[in-house]
Amino acid sequence: MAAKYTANLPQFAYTAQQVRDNEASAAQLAGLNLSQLMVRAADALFDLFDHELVNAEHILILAGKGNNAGDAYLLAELLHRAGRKVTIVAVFSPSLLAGDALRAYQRADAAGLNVLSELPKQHSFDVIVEGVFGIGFSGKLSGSLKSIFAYCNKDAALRLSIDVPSGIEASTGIVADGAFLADITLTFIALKQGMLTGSAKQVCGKLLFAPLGVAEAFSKIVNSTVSYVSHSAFMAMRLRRAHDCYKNQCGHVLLVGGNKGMAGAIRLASEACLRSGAGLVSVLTHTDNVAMVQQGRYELMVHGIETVESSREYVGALFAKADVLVIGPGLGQDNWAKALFDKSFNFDGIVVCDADALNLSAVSSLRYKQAVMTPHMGEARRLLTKSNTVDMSNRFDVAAHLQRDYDTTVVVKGPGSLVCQQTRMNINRSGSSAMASAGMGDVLSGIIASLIAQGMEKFAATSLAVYIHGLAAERAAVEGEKGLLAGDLFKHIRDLLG
Ligand SMILES: NC(=O)C1=CN([C@@H]2O[C@H](COP(=O)(O)OP(=O)(O)OC[C@H]3O[C@@H](n4cnc5c(N)ncnc54)[C@H](O)[C@@H]3O)[C@@H](O)[C@H]2O)[C@@H](O)CC1
Ligand SMILES: [K+]
Repeated sequence: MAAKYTANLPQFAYTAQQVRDNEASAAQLAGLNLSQLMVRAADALFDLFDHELVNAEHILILAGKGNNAGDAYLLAELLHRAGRKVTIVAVFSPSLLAGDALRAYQRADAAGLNVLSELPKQHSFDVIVEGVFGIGFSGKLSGSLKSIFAYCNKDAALRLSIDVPSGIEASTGIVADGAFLADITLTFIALKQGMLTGSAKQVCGKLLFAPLGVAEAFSKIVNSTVSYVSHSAFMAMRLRRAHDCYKNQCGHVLLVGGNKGMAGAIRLASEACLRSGAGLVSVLTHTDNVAMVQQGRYELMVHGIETVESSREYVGALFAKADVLVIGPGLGQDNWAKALFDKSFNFDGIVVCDADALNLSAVSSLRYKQAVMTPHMGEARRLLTKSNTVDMSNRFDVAAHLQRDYDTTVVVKGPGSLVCQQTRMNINRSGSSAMASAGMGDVLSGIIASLIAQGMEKFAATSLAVYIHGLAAERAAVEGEKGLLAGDLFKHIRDLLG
């Protein structure tokens, strides 16, 4: 029989509020009620034990005081009835339980399970299941919970979280100090956006999904603003190239940057651009860097200028030939940089604004007609000087504020990944905000420009770029490439693009 959960995650994600507000209607639409959903949640968890945790002999279950605890008590009963050795600890008094969660506790009690009020002194567990908080959590963890979780986080047992690891705010991805660090999280009904990005992503461990028979109904009645680019969606969006196409049909990107002594970033961005398929890649850099940028990458067309003033027509001609402009990698902020930055507002097409061009944007009143901004959190903070109410630990908020303040598409770089928050499909002065993966920002700006130049759906270009970059970075990290260099990313990007 097919498992009741899957590692194939859905393409959309939601806030905890959306889940709370709509799960009853979705259940009704699917001919179910909330009590049945809790039973199904426990069944899916039990199924995970049946399929992947067959050898777990002694299982510790932690239960809280809300419906997440209800799932935990029902699972405890199922495991106990199946003959597994279960120790269950109520980290909040069962007298706080109500409704379905209370009934679940009563069932566990009636099945003969002895519910403890603290961790047993002598024990060794194969699996620790945490059903303390789910989508209802916000704020901080108490000292006693922190010490329970610290104990679990050090234990050699496999850690499984029910729906959301305790300590993660499911909508924002803010992780409370002392959170339970899951190896596996089985989440129900809908992906919660906060679990997909920032440090929350790592806290969740391997994310599995159980639709409980209502996911489809839920996605029909609730609109998502956050898309999750799964592998199959990525493959479907991939550009198919005609065998007889030639370079002029595959987009022309011009990358501007690389001030005196700063050849590296512009070279990385340019190479990423070539490697992700742009037909023609030109570089406009400082005269001193031409040889360095060109070296070993003869596909690049590298142009050097001493000053913008002395090369206005030359720069204008380069701009006229390109479909997409990248500005910022290694640009600096001196007069050479500022003149090029000012000039970039004359570009008639989409501008990918990165690195020092973002820092210059933060102090400029000029706005691009069509742009993708790719700040990391430090750059985002500088860009948001006027919106001092933004909570910088909430990456979704940061992206949404930047998008509004600069009226442009925003890709916030940083840990976690693969999420794209899109408000409208049109990149032009509205666009999307996305969360990208760790490091190598110059590589990301090159990929984004390349995909846009190749004429993919504009919103897809952003999420695809984030996906490729994020997955490549993750793969490289998983494969132990801790000191991640661009070369490692390039290898993975080639794999992913096929
Ligand atoms: N509603 C339903 O029908 C279903 C709910 N399900 C489960 O129910 C969960 C949601 O249940 P609840 O809405 O009861 O929420 P939770 O079980 O996440 O717990 C919420 C409780 O924790 C408290 N709390 C929040 N932050 C706290 C903090 N920092 N310190 C101390 N206490 C804190 C709240 O005041 C509330 O009492 C889901 O995550 C899922 O696991 C599933 O059974 C599927 C069906
Ligand atoms: K949990």
